[in-house]
Amino acid sequence: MTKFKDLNLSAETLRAIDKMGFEEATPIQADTIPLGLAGKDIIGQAQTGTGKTTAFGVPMVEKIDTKNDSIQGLIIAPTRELAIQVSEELYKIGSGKRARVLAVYGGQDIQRQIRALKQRPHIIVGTPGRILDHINRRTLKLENIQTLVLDEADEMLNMGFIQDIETILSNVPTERQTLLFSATMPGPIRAIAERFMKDPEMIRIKAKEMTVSNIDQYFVKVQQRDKFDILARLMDVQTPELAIIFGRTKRRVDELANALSLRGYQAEGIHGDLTQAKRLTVLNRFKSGKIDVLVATDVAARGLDISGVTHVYNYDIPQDPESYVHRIGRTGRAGKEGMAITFVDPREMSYLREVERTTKKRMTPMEAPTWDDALSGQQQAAVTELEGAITKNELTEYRTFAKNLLDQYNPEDIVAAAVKLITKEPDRTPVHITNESSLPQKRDNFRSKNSGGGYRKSGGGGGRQGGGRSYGNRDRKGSSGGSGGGRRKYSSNS
Ligand SMILES: Nc1ncnc2c1ncn2[C@@H]1O[C@H](COP(=O)(O)OP(=O)(O)OP(=O)(O)O)[C@@H](O)[C@H]1O
Ligand SMILES: [Mg+2]
Repeated sequence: MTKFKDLNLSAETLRAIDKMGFEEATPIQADTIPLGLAGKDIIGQAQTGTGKTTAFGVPMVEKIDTKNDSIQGLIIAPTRELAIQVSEELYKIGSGKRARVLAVYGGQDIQRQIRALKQRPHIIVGTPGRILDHINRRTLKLENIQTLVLDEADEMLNMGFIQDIETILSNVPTERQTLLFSATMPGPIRAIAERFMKDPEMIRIKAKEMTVSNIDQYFVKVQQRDKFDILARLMDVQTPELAIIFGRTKRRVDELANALSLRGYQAEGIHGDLTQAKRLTVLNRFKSGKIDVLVATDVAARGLDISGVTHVYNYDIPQDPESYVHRIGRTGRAGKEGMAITFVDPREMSYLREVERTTKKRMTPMEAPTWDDALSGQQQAAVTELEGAITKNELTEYRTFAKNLLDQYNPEDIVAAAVKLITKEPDRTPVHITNESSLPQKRDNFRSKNSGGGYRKSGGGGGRQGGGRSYGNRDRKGSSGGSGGGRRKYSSNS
């Protein structure tokens, strides 16, 4: 186990890391930081939620000369929310040294960004389009960049940002250090990386599977028309603390968020057609627990680090295995437990098998819960809530009522009535969800439709694991566990 204090960091940066609550470096951090400090170009691959941001953030911050007012570090990320999150993390790491960090992304007033750029930031974190925009307006000067990071590089390739990135790179000195990170590294990204990079070191945290072992992975075979009711029942059974539901299209996300709200869940949707302000509000409401279900397209699949996400539901199976890896990686972060449930239309089983081949991990089949299962889930949740109130013991004002009731009725009847009243019966309000056609049938098992050049891995397969159902009831909100404060210890999995 490597501690940060053994990594030859400056006292300022160590202090900042200490303030973040980190003591032990995660494996990707332990491997990346020394090589990064030595100035090497690095391709870093490690599972979701294992601290890649700090892995590239620390060497970048360490190299910043805060007496120099020019931009010395540039980080490119595929989505706006991720750019903001990464800038926040870099700000924390750089707080000891007082490094100035600025996020620039689309959808935010460009004049405001131009004013902020005049405040002489040392590090810029941005999305490709907006960075390019600033380059063209000559409001972003990159000639003193020493360290460049491409976070989620493979996604930027998928999204067709390659041309933008090449243009950005042509504005950055060739004498620079380049770091490239993701949980997935399909073949072509490596080929492209070689073009951008000098003799890169490949750091790959070895793991048996591509997904972290602390995420329990299930799939449910379900027909399109039954998906929504089954989703609602699953949530009633599992009572997730915070859940993300991924849908395939924007329409689907809107419809699901509406339908869930109709049924009484605190749910909102996020996708690329919303204004940036709306996207940020929804995300912040989710982070602060004002809503507990986030319905999203793949715009929220990459890199987002929201603590306390216990469940990820794939309402639609993703088209490619990489997307699956990142989606489910929104739970089970930094050693926490998580559960991922993927709906699969029987005609889409070949996609599921392809995901399994890529991740080298089998999903456990789960049976769709019935309405009665949902009811028992909610009853159990009511009991948990009751127990929470008993433990909390703020009951003084209620004791007289209790005594009076006990004088008149049988104790079992009283408690049963209480549980009944607290139980939120599964709702049957009719909702409308437009059927999406299932993914095209695959003839070729080795390549998915949008693989853009067939870089998907293939491998063993066959055979299904034993069935059985397993719903994993989780504690409800309110029993707030005492996890606050103190150091966070990273317990590595595998
Ligand atoms: N050394 C550490 N000790 C404890 N927690 C850590 C450590 N490093 C990072 N973390 C925490 O782990 C979580 C995940 O980190 P991060 O977002 O960097 O993961 P990632 O590897 O980039 O994941 P993804 O592939 O999804 O982008 C964050 O909440 C971060 O604060
Ligand atoms: Mg990340």
